[in-house]
Amino acid sequence: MQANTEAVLAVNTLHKAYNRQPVLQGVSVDLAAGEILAILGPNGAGKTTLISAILGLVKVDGGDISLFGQRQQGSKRSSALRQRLGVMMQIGTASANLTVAEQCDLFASYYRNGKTVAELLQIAGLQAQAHNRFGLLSGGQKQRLLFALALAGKPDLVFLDEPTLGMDVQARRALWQQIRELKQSGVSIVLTTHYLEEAEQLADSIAVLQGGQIVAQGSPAQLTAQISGKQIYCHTLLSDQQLLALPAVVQLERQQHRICLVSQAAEQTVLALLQADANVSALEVKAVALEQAFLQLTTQEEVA
Ligand SMILES: Nc1ncnc2c1ncn2[C@@H]1O[C@H](COP(=O)(O)OP(=O)(O)OP(=O)(O)O)[C@@H](O)[C@H]1O
Repeated sequence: MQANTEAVLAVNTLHKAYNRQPVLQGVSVDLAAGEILAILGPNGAGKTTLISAILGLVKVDGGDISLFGQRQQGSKRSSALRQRLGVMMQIGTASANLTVAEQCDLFASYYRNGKTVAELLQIAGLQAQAHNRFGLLSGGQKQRLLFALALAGKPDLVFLDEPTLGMDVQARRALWQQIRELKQSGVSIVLTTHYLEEAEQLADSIAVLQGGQIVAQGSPAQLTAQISGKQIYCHTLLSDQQLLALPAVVQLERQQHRICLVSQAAEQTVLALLQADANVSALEVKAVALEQAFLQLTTQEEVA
């Protein structure tokens, strides 16, 4: 099969303000066919507003949005385009009184050649709960049903807003597997998440949104590399003040009996550390994890 390199989504310098408060400030992101883009950011960063703007649910003040190579005019989305999109609703927007089967039936009825009720129940893994009301499902079961409903129209591009919110670790991993399988079937996916591990596990590309601006974008590996730091772990009797005074140290954390320093020049820091404390033990130097990279990126922006 030939690789498909068509950009299914291209967002260029998007601006949006609510009551003159800027919420999106020149946001540009894109997504190649068959890939997963994760939009990662803290509360209030503008993730939901960005997705809503792409879907035409909120009117933007400036910038361009193209879907499947077609530039979108204003907040109108054609019915042919909507047939190609799948959106995972938030739990609060689903009707609590409908049964699982009724929800599946409703969504299946929206599409000409969509999935059947039986297929949707199977994706959600809720065949045994088909006649239970949505409101009585567990949090994880609700999320699984909403994920299945997003696929009702056999979409080419799916938007998942916080898909594993409130799920326990096992349920989260199971849904990650389904998201991977969806990607393998050729579907392109945009997901928003607070969970760094989720973005790292699933995404081909991550856009870090902070205060309405993209502060970093790239593959998980590229993003980590943007932070040139290393983590230095050890046991030492040096004080916080002494450790923070070591060359190239930008961060200090105490973890029970050991400390973790983030350094922008690990060799220099380690040399000075060993000179200052000859009894340093359990010394370990590691590349900065994506979590540190994310924290550094978002904290730098807040300070700036
Ligand atoms: N309809 C609205 N009217 C006014 N302000 C809004 C509206 N919708 C969102 N905002 C504001 O825009 C900012 C971004 O909100 P948004 O929901 O896009 O962030 P988010 O990154 O999705 O946050 P979270 O992770 O908490 O869901 C917030 O300050 C929010 O209060």
